[in-house]
Amino acid sequence: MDDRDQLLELYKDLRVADVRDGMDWNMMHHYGSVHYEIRPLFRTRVVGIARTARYVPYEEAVPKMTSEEYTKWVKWYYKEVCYDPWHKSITKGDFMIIDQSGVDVGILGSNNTLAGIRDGIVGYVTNGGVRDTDEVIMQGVPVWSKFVSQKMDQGRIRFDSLDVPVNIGGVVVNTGDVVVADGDGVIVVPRKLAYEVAKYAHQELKNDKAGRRKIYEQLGWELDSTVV
Ligand SMILES: O=C([O-])CC(=O)C(=O)O
Ligand SMILES: [Mg+2]
Repeated sequence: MDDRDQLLELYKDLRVADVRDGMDWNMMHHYGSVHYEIRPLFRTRVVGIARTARYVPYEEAVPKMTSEEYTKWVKWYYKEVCYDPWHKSITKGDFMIIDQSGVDVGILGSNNTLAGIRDGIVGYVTNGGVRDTDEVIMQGVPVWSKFVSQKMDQGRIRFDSLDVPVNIGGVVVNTGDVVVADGDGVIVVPRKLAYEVAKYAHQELKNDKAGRRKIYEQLGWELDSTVV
C-alpha cells in the first residue's frame, strides 16, 4: 500500500528547519538542503511528494519563417518538443520538481502552474526560471525558483524525461521523495529515511515550541499555533 498520505500527514506541521534537524539526527548533515539560491516567489509552506521532470537545451536552430508560420510552429513546439507530460498523471499531493538544466526560460508561468494546482499539485520547484510572476503570486501558486525569466520555451528548451533522478541545487531528487519548502527554502528527504527523519524533526519542533512558548509568556504575548 502506498503510504504517501500517511507521510503527508506526518510532515504537515514540520518547518524546513525541523526537517533539516531531523536529517542531521540521521547523520545526513551533507544532504537534503537545496542550494539557498533557490527561493520562494512569496513566503508560504508546502509539503508534498516529489514528482520529477527533466528538460534540456534545444539543439536545433529556429528556422527562418514569417510570424504567421511562427504561430503554428510554436503550437507544434509545445505539443511535440517542450511538452509537460506530468500534467496527464498528477496525484493529489505531488510537488513538481523541475530540472531545466540552467536554460534561461520561464518554464513555469501563471497558466501551466495554475492548471497543475487545479489537478492536485501542491507546489513547484525549479532550478531555473518562472515568468508571469505577478500573476503567479496573485493566484497564490507556491513556486521556488532560481530566477525569474521572461522567455518562452520554444527554440530554447525541450522535454527530456519524467520520473528520473534530477539534480536540484545540489540534491538528487527522485519521484517519491518527501519535499518540504517554506521561507527558508527547500529540503528533500529520501523516501527511505522519511519516517526516521520525521521522528527527530518532531522532537526538535516540540523542543522549539516549548522554548518559544516560555518567552511568549514572559513577554505577556497571546499564544499562537507556532507555540502550542
Ligand atoms: O507557457 C509557458 O511555458 C509558461 C507560461 O508562460 C505559462 O504557463 O503561463
Ligand atoms: Mg504565461
